[in-house]
Amino acid sequence: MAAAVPALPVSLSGRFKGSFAYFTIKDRLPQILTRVIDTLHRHKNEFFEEHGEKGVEAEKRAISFLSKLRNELQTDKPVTPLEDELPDAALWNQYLDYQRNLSNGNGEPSWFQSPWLFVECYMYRRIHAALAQNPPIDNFDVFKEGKAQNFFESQEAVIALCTYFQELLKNIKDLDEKQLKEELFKLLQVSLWGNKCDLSFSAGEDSSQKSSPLQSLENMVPYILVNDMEKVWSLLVNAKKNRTERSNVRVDIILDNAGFELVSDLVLADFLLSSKLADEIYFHGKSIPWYVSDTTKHDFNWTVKQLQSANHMWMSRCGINWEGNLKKGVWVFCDHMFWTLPHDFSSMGGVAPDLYAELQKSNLIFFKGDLNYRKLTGDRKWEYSVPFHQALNKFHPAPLCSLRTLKSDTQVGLKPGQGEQIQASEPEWMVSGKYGVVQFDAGL
Ligand SMILES: O=P(O)(O)OC[C@H]1O[C@](O)(CO)[C@@H](O)[C@@H]1O
Ligand SMILES: [Mn+2]
Repeated sequence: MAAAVPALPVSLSGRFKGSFAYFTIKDRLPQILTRVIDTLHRHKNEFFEEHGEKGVEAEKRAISFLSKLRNELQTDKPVTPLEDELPDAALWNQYLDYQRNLSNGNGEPSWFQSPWLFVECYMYRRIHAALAQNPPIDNFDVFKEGKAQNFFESQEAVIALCTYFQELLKNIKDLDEKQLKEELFKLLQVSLWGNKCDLSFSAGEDSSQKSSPLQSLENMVPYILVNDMEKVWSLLVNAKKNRTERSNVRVDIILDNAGFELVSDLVLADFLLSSKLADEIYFHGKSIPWYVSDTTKHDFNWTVKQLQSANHMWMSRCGINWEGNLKKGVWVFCDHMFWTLPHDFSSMGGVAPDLYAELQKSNLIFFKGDLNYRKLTGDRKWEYSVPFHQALNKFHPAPLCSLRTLKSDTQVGLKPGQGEQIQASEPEWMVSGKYGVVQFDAGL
């Protein structure tokens, strides 16, 4: 007889009073909406100058749509179907129907009763609709300023990282395997801790990288709760050894935040190419503004341009090389609608088979950040010691590795007792961003 498939644990949700999801929906999401409304107010003159009265009218409509949204959220109203005609609207509305069926007559899906992942994604999709439905301000990214500010405030850290990296490139050809491995580990950790710098977590407050990103790495090792860097190294070294002329080694990076985190990911990607551990890198970003600081195509190109034109030799050297990689096609930026749907990744094969097939071509996929981790593991109340492979719930396009600092209360793959032990002395350990994981799954 086949072994019974264990039922999935419940989804995190605002219905659990006092949970992190509850506080996020109650406090942080309305704060984010208020900031978005303020941002639109502040740009009123600009809209007028660019588009005349039409711009101001569009701004007013967007603000009233957003105020209504904030009210629906705060009073736990049912989640309503999307009424716009954007390309993903039908998929969203199907997903809402699916949530209705799940709630099994226990009332309509609503902000505090439904899964947190669903309603939080839904809020960002409605913010997008507020702008997209209101030309001529339909291309305005309400989060752009914050992302740019985060980048500029991290300037010193960016300089330190670019300088370190350009020095490393000078003699990268002479490094033996042991040294290459050490450098990979450093840059993996910089990219991991770069994930502290997101803006939705701090509801848009400053969260830039102020100090040198390389200095304190060693002191932070004890905070890496699952550390699979050796496995990442073995995979890459073996892929390189087995590589033939026709089989390129391909690494994919599912990006998270713009600003310092993106720069740390680009440096990691450059290292993988320059060390010949990989031949091509595919970056995956968001096709609409998302979770305040996530990277869109515009942010990606803007960042490369900023580095290129920086008034610092090593920064601009990085930018010039990266532009070259994009032109040569050894770096590819992609976006896909799936990344901004509410589905967790176990449904990718069904909902976005084209994306799943694309990821299957990869030798190794990095998933950056907390939201990607939530989507990898379905955003559920897992026991801490459940194996990562099990929580992935059949999502195995290729070997994958999550680089994530803990900013939401879900975690798997810990040693028995490990989570409970930290919990006893640090009740905030799962949401403070102080801990991280480099968590690998080999796939099949
Ligand atoms: O940018 P990241 O690392 O995905 O984090 C996004 C943040 O937004 C949240 O969804 C909070 O609302 C958390 O999961 C996390 O703190
Ligand atoms: Mn993010």
